This record gives sequence, C-alpha cells and structure tokens, in this order.
Amino acid sequence: MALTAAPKSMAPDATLPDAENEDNIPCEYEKIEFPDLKVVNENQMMISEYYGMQCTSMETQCSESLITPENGNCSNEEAGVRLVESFSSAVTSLDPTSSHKIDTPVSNGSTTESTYVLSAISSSTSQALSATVSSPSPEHKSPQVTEGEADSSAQPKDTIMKPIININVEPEQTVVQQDIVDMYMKSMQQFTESLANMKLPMDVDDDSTTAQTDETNERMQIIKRTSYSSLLFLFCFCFAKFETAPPSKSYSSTLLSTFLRLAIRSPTPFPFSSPFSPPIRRRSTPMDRRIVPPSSDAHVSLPMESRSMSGEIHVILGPMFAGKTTALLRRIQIEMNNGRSVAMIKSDKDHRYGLDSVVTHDGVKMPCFAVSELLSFRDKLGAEAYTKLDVIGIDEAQFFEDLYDFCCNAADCDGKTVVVAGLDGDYLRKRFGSVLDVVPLADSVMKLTARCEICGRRASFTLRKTNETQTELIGGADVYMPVCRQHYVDGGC
Ligand SMILES: Nc1ncnc2c1ncn2[C@@H]1O[C@H](COP(=O)(O)OP(=O)(O)O)[C@@H](O)[C@H]1O
Ligand SMILES: Cc1cn([C@H]2C[C@H](O)[C@@H](COP(=O)(O)O)O2)c(=O)[nH]c1=O
Repeated sequence: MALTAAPKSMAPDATLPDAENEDNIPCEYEKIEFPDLKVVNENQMMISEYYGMQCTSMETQCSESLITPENGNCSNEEAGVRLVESFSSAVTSLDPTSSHKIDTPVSNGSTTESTYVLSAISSSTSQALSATVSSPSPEHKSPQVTEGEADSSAQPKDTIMKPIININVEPEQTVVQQDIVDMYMKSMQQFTESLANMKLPMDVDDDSTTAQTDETNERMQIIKRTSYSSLLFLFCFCFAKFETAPPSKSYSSTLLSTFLRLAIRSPTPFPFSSPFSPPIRRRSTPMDRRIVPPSSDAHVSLPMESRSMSGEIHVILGPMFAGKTTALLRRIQIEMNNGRSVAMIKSDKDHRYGLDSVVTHDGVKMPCFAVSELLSFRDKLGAEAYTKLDVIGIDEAQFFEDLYDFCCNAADCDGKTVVVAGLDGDYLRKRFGSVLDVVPLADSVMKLTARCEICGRRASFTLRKTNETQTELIGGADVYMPVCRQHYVDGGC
C-alpha cells in the first residue's frame, strides 16, 4: 500500500464543515477578524517554549501561517495547506525504503489508520536502531545520585586525608606504610581527577542528548582498573602484615578500619563494580551532539531500550478555538520529523468530520483512531504495533473517562510519550471529564486561549450559544464561541 496515501489524507478538505453545514465556514470566518496578534503570538510563544524547540523552517512556516499579520489576511485554508505540506514532507522523508510500501496491515482499523501508523513505526525503528550510540537522557538520572554526590567528586582531599591521620603505627613501620598509603593516595588522586572531569546526570543539559563515546568508555575502564588495583594493593598489604608479623590488636583494627574507611570514603560511592552500582554519566559534549543530532525533543534519539523507561505526559488545555488541536498536530509532526512512531486517537463521540481524522477548525486533518475508550486502543492497534509506538496523541480528551488510567499505563509502564489535548472546562466552566485529573501526572501543562468573538480580547472560556443543557454536545462555531471573562459573565451580550 502506498504510503503517500497518508499525507494525502491529511490535506485540508475543502468540503470540511466546521459544523455539519459546510456553507457555514466562510460566513463564520468572515465574522472573525483575524488574527489578534497578541493572543495568537503569545499562544505561539507558549507552544514554542513548551516544545523547547527552535522552530525549524518547516515549523516556522506553519507558525507564520497561523500568526503573522500577512497571513492573517490569507484564508485559513491556506494556512492549513502549509501545515499539510509539512506533514506530507514529514511522512515522506521518514524512510525512503519503507515509505513507499507497506505490506502488512497491523490493525483492525481502517486502511488509512494502518497505513499511517505503520509508516511511522517502520521509520522510527530504523532510526532507533541506528541510534544505539546514544546514552540515556537526563530523565534517566539515577535517583541514587544526588547533587551532593556530584560535589563530592570535587572534594577529594578532605575525604581521603582523614583516615591517614588516624593511622597509628610504630616508627619503623611508618615508612613502609606511608609509602603504601602514598601509593594508594596517588591512585585515588588519579581516580579523583578522572572523576572530576566527568559529569554526573544532574549536570546534563535538558536540551541535549547524551552519547557515550569510546573515549568515555576508555576512561571508565581506567578508573575501574585504578580503583580495583589500589584497593587490592592495600588489602594485600593488610593481609601480608598479618602473615609476617601478627600486629597488635589495636594496630590491626586500625589498619582494617583505615582500609574500610578509604574504601567507603573514596570520592565515588561505588568504586566497586556491582549490580547495584548506578552508572556514572556525564555531560554531553559537542562531540556527542554531533553523534546524535540535536532535536527539539531530547528523547527522540534515545535507543529503544532507554525509551521504554522514559514516558512523558504533556497536556494542552484551553477553550474551543484556542488552537489545541493545532498544537497537538504540530507536536506530532515534530515527533514524526524526528523519526518517532506516532498514533493519534480521538473520541468516536465527535463525528463532525468523520471518524478517521482529527481536524482543526482551520481544516487541517490527520488520520486517527476513533475509539470509545482509550483502553481499547491497544487491542485495536495490535500489541506488536503498540509496543513499537513512541508517541500517542489524544484529541478531545474530555470525552474519555479512562484518560487517567490510560495515561498512567502508557507513560509510566509502557514508556510512551502521551500528548493530551482537551477542554479543561465545559460551557459552564466546570471541569470537563478527566482532563484535569491528568494534570498531576503531567510533565508539562499548557493552557491556550482563543480570541473573544465579541471584543477580540483573550478568550479563556467557551460560551454555548444554544439552550441545550447537557454537558456533552458536539458542535463547532454553530453552537459555541470563545469569549473573555467579561463576555462570559455577560452571557455573550
Ligand atoms: N475566535 C477564535 N479565536 C481564535 N481562533 C479561532 C477563532 N475562531 C476560529 N479560529 C481558528 O481556529 C483555529 C484553531 O483551531 P483548533 O486548533 O482546532 O482549536 P481547538 O482544538 O482549540 O478548538 C485557529 O488557528 C483559528 O484559525
Ligand atoms: C464547551 C463544550 C464543548 N463540547 C464539545 C464541542 C466540541 O465537539 C468539542 C470541543 O472541540 P474543540 O476541538 O475543543 O473545538 O467538545 C461539549 O460537548 N460540551 C461543552 O460544554
């Protein structure tokens, strides 16, 4: 099956209605003076900061299409086309070998769904395999390694000198022992210096990816050998002392305690290699960054086995028309560009644009899985394909009752990056569904705003224009409008 089918289906659909009636689109849009640069730019800045990205040219293009004054005059459809072009190139650039043929359907979903997910997965897999030189991300900090421990490497003298002062030996032994201790000191000094040159996980930049170079591995080996040999040497000395001339009780216990203290107080808490020893990590260098190209998301170039432990949850909130879906699609686009396998989910309650696409109010669309409950997604996709998935986007999250459990499982257990977009409040400004429940689970939360349709100011709320009172009422600009606080309170007057 041709992969190009996927991007095509992302193209803005000229027949896409905002609501059921396609004729509404021009009318509705005519009423709106676009854009309020303040609001949109601030949203845009939030999104950019939120993603931690320097916009690529492609992203800038997308952003501009949404926020610049010039583009404010261009139709929303134009804006959508630009974004879709990006999507197209994103998909087709993923993997030239896998991008044209997909032989095996992976889900029971529609053809479009299978095509889309598989294409992303295949490219991601190949990229993940090629990225095996990279090391875990900053998020893989060992909880056992603290700032204090990092500092300890910078204070070797104090920690090493103390035990030596406590040694209480006879004068003729002092010379020999001092030599040995000096040798140990020298070894430890080397070890300390080596450690001082290394960086521990808490030093690692957030925006950088790490990779262990050969140089580092070599250094690690030297460190290990040094600490082993110095400790072994000291141990042999203790043992030899016992064999040749059994020392006095006080001398032997002092020596033993010296040995133990030296071992325990050494600048690193784990001079011995043991299954419990946390790995030493260091700050990534420009060299590393060449090995693993910088990206907007530090996780994208992690090897697969590291990713399995690095789930994330990002939540995008706001009233209707705030750009939640746009932000979600952009995020997914970035992930795709970075070779990660992605899947989009939406509630099957929202059938405004059909069930096979997530669609923005600008008409940009992306294939998706429409499900009634999120926990059924794994079955729908298939276990194998689910395992290969890196990123899951969820639109209209307010409609999923099992949002909390799904996000927990996906991020905590399965290591997925989950991007959730939904209404924080309903038309009564009451919490909507479980969206707010996932905030405590989230790594980041972003509330976007729209433009008040009455005064043009920042709009944080959604006003229902009809008299229906049920919480869930599917609709677009025909039923709802974004408003500022004042016009919400005034009831849209
Ligand atoms: N009152 C409005 N304020 C802001 N954007 C609006 C408004 N009405 C229509 N739009 C359009 O809606 C787009 C956002 O759509 P979308 O991402 O689907 O929002 P959401 O998912 O938050 O409802 C904007 O880029 C803009 O073109
Ligand atoms: C405020 C409010 C909204 N809804 C529905 C209306 C739409 O179908 C979706 C929101 O879509 P968008 O992508 O955020 O524009 O939710 C509802 O059912 N009840 C409400 O109170």
